[in-house]
Amino acid sequence: MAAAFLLCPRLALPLRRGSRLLVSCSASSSDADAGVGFQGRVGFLGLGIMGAPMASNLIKAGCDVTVWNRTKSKCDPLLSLGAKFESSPARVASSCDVTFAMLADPESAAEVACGANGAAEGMAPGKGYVDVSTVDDLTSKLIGKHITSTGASFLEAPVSGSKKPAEDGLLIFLTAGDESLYKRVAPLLDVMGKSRFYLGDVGNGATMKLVVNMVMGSMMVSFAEGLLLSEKVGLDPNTVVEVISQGAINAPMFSLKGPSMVKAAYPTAFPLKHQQKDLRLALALAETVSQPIPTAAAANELYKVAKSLGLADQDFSAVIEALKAKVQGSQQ
Ligand SMILES: NC(=O)C1=CN([C@@H]2O[C@H](COP(=O)(O)OP(=O)(O)OC[C@H]3O[C@@H](n4cnc5c(N)ncnc54)[C@H](OP(=O)(O)O)[C@@H]3O)[C@@H](O)[C@H]2O)C=CC1
Ligand SMILES: O=CC(=O)O
Repeated sequence: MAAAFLLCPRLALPLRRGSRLLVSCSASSSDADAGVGFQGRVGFLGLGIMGAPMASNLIKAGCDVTVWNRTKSKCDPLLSLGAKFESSPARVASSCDVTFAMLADPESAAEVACGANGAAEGMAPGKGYVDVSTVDDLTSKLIGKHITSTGASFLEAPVSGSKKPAEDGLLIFLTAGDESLYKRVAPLLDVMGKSRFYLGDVGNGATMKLVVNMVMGSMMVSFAEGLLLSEKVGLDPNTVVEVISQGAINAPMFSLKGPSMVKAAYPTAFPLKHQQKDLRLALALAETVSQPIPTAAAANELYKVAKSLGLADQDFSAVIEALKAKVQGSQQ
């Protein structure tokens, strides 16, 4: 059957219907009543830098949201907005129709979904679990297996976009898994994001996210090298940021982070420890297909150095400090 191609007006992306790979996108989610298209109760597990604003946007859109977080105090701002609270992931899942999870890493995502009092214990036929954490494909498949063994549906939906896009409802969802759950939660994704991709089988969303973040992690290291080199040879790094912003290698990330990097300030939007986790997972992924990724491997080493310098919870742009430390080390 010939695939039908449509064009998303907002992103100018092809939409291919009638095949397993369906790439679709949504319009802006700024309407306050965008959540109305979803009937039912929504659970949200994990209220860190990303989870809190995502859940907050669902509440503001009029959704009936129940939250849980390991550190309970992080629930308080959401409860003030009208969220309900349950004392475990299992209780959230059993009281909600669809439950989202935004956890730190593969270990926490698996524990919250599959561990004692985990979400799987509260799942049942008719319910859905949407994991928006950045994990590897094997973890996602493991979580999917636990969830679907209860008769519930599973969708992985990691996001591209950081703290500000999460606050503004402008995330990019990279989804894969149960297509009917994808369609069911689309109105909710549209509250939290500006676009969504449906990529087929579980694992494809996770690997897409790792590929994107592998590129981002290497780009940041290259940018940091450029800023430090320019300073060393007597140029103003602020001018470098300006020059880059006007040319073909312009990226929002450089304009956003560059000025504070020049001032050695790293207000956390994307924690450095998570960027290093993503590079580690991308390296493991590349290993499975014997694909050399030497630039990403070198970048990963620098993020590891930055972690050893105590910068794990700073923004990932603090990787520049690892380069400064290397220079100082080589001068001694
Ligand atoms: N920040 C960003 O720019 C982006 C992040 N991501 C990804 O989203 C995910 C979340 O990121 P972010 O919000 O920044 O991270 P944070 O570190 O701010 O939040 C992590 C969340 O995971 C919870 N958590 C950690 N370990 C456990 C555990 N063992 N059991 C239960 N809960 C646990 C934390 O709970 P507690 O509060 O108790 O510590 C917190 O709710 C990560 O996978 C990250 O890679 C994706 C896109 C952008
Ligand atoms: O995962 C981080 C992001 O900015 O996207």
